[in-house]
Amino acid sequence: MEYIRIENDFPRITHSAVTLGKFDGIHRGHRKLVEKIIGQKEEGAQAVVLALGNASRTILTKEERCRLLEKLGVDILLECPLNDRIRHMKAENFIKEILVGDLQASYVAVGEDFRFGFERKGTPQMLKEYGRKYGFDVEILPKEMDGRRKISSTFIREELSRGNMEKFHALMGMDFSVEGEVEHGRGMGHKYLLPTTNLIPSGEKLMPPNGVYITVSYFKERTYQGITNIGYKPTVGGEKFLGVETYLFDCHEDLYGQYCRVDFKKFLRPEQKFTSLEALKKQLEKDAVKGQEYFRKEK
Ligand SMILES: Cc1cc2nc3c(=O)[nH]c(=O)nc-3n(C[C@H](O)[C@H](O)[C@H](O)COP(=O)(O)O)c2cc1C
Ligand SMILES: Nc1ncnc2c1ncn2[C@@H]1O[C@H](COP(=O)(O)OP(=O)(O)OP(=O)(O)O)[C@@H](O)[C@H]1O
Repeated sequence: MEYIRIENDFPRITHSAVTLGKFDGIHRGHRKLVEKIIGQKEEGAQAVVLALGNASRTILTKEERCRLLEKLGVDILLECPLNDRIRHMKAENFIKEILVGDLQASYVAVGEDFRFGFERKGTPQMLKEYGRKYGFDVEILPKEMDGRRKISSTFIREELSRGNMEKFHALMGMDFSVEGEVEHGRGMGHKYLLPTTNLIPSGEKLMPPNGVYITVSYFKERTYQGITNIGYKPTVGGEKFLGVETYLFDCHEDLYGQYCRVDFKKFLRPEQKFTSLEALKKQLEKDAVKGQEYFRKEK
């Protein structure tokens, strides 16, 4: 997949099938749209996701989003910041200059509530009208639902901020995860508590509340179940950077420097400041029992 960040002009693409929106995190609704543009590849079109947005923290990091869209079969991801030019561009001009002119779209898929252009005046119906005039097809998809609520990035952000990992999975079709290289902690866990792996999450990623979660960690060669603390370790004086620290069940390997992805399954409790290391240790043992029970029941 080609990844293009738009700074000024759009690239010229001959024959594209486009879907448009913020695409902050690729949820189940977004996947429907992506399937639609991929269906157009048979007609010779390049499947293009045009992601318009400025959010400083996102549900998926840029890299995660790229990887996922590539896996789904997208040909080109155009990442376009919502700069003055785009925000002030009239909807009609956006269609004429970008969709028809630059991207030469033969097909456009959007959700029913998609809005674009100056003062958000552009609608899916307007796309349809212009499609008839300029010769591109437009498909307007109803919103994918979760029970009675429409799936949206806003909904997912809310659930993430509550630590509802089960709902996150249901809406996204994948677990919330953090990835990176295993770093050295201060070595206290190993000596006085439990051995752990430390990751520093990307600053661009939206995180759930600080606290302890049941997780699965994927390394190149091995997968481990475990429990993870997201936080600053207040009991031992605190850290400057938010950390993701995992106690892996039944692991006796040295994993420093290895790449790892931690998938979050369930929230257990908030991070706390304990009065002693012994009190923290007792709590960790209880957390571990809960984690192990969770995986036993899952089998
Ligand atoms: C599952 C788990 C839960 C934890 N919960 C807390 C907590 O509630 N409060 C806290 O201050 N630290 C908590 N910690 C962090 C410990 O304080 C940390 O493991 C210990 O200080 C060792 O850190 P180090 O590896 O940087 O030496 C938790 C760690 C793990 C793995
Ligand atoms: N649940 C859904 N089902 C089908 N299409 C959707 C769904 N949610 C969004 N879309 C469409 O996907 C495209 C990208 O959506 P976008 O990321 O802009 O909005 P969103 O997911 O509703 O998030 P937000 O809550 O931030 O508005 C748009 O065309 C939008 O209409």
